[in-house]
Amino acid sequence: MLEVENLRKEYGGFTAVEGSSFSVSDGEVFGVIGPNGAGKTTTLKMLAGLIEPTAGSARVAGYDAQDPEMRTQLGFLPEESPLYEDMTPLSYLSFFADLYDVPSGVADERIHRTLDRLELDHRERRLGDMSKGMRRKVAIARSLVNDPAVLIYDEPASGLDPLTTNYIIEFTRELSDSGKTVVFSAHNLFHVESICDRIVVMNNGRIVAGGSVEDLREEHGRTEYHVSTTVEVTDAVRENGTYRRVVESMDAVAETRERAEAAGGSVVDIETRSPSLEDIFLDLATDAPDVEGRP
Ligand SMILES: Nc1ncnc2c1ncn2[C@@H]1O[C@H](COP(=O)(O)OP(=O)(O)OP(=O)(O)O)[C@@H](O)[C@H]1O
Repeated sequence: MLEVENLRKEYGGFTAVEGSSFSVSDGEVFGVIGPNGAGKTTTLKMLAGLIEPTAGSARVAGYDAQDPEMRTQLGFLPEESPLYEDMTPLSYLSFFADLYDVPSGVADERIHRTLDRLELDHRERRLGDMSKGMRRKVAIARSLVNDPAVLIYDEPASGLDPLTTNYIIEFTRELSDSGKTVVFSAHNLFHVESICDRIVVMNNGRIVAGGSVEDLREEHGRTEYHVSTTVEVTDAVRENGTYRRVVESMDAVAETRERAEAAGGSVVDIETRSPSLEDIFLDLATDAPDVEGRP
């Protein structure tokens, strides 16, 4: 559904994105994560055809991202979505449906159905008088007026309260369950981990890792074993009447057991701790090499 090959974007002498390649299959939820300035928004805007790549290509739903026809297949949610303050959700969404040539009967039904799903009740209220969460829901509804196959959402839930955030993240997952392909960026890695099928991690303009969260765990994460013993062993710290040693392999677990038994004690507990996406992200975000042309 999306094919990105060797995408690059330069601003003057500054390289914002370098050598990005990935593909997204039909119906996937695909996350783009990375620290501030990593190149996420630049990548999403190139996918949405809003900025032209300096090199490389992006194809969306069979079209080149720069082809105006591609827009019929796309719903884009920018990081900041200023709305026309004096319009109401209904007039605003009808206006956009009209721009996409959606017949008015179809548009009315679609808009109400989407606002029902988003639980947005105040449909005749001035947008300028609505809360941030309500306005974000209207922006999301706007991305759906043309019933697109692909949704590209830049930080869909940033700056919203936890309840609205959860709602929007769940809604994003539901969109994929109803057959849409979703690419989105987010800083909240818990959300990314909970709804994404696959992700790419960007840093300094480059993709530094990619795959499912499980793949990343296997490739980049270190599983830790917390071994508790009844007697003191090397590298252990005392904790609640036992001693705890943290190791990274089963061999080291076995060795800890031998040491404890040699000292007349035993192992009372072994706890396995898998790294969270956040742990992996922190490792990757600090290890990446700089791209030429970056300060
Ligand atoms: N129009 C522009 N002109 C010059 N530099 C730009 C422009 N747009 C983005 N950049 C730079 O490109 C880099 C990548 O920016 P981008 O907005 O893609 O990052 P991001 O990963 O989305 O960051 P954030 O998480 O803060 O939104 C940044 O250093 C940014 O300052």
